[in-house]
Amino acid sequence: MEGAMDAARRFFRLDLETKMRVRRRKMRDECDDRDNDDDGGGGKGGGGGYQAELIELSDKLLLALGRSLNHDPNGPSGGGGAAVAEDYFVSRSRKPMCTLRLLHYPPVDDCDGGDGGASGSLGCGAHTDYGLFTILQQDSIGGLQVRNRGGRWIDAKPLKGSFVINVGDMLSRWTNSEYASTVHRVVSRGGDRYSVPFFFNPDFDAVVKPLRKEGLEESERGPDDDGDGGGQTALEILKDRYNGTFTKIEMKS
Ligand SMILES: O=C(O)CCC(=O)C(=O)O
Ligand SMILES: [Fe+2]
Repeated sequence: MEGAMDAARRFFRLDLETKMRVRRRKMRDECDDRDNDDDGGGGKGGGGGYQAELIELSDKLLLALGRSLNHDPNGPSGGGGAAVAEDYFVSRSRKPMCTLRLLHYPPVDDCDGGDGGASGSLGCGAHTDYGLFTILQQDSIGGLQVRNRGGRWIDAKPLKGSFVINVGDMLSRWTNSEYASTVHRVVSRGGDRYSVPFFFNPDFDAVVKPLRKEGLEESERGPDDDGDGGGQTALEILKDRYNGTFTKIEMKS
């Protein structure tokens, strides 16, 4: 964990020209670091090795997700439909699309817009992430807040050696909101802040459609046969979201 954060600090100290030379991966590129122990492009311990560990952790989360939806959906806590196979998400995330991002929030002089940090001092506005889930490492500065169901902003205080896991819109859509997207933001606390989010998405051709609603027998389907002839693939969903974001930015400028 420390290695990735150090890599972020080192990267942002580089001059602009060097930073601009770093190419972004294409959206459809798969994370191929499952067995990769080298340090990738991010410096010692900062890139590939860290990402390989995050993919391992993601596999555990995917299994836990499948297990959590494996109970009878027609029971007291279910929403109808069929139980989800334990390996439902694992089997659709064998060549996942993921992005490891290094973020730097420079200090903001005016830390408080007079409203306790609700405006004028945001490091990152309120949003939900697009993908399945995000594994986020933050430094000790703080400022990350999560909105609870009552609409209150709760500080996600940095805890050494821990991650924050945010549910993304794709997981929310896939689970028919049993897992609701995490609305979050970053309020500037006035100092340099670094964070390392890892955005995890399933295979590009995984079909994403609300589960446990249609009464489809999960056990009767193979991993690539969602049996509905519809739904959107993970790649299509991500492309739509990215296109929507860039259209909005163009219209504003
Ligand atoms: O920097 C953080 O703690 C959060 C970053 C974030 O929410 C994002 O990049 O989507
Ligand atoms: Fe986010």
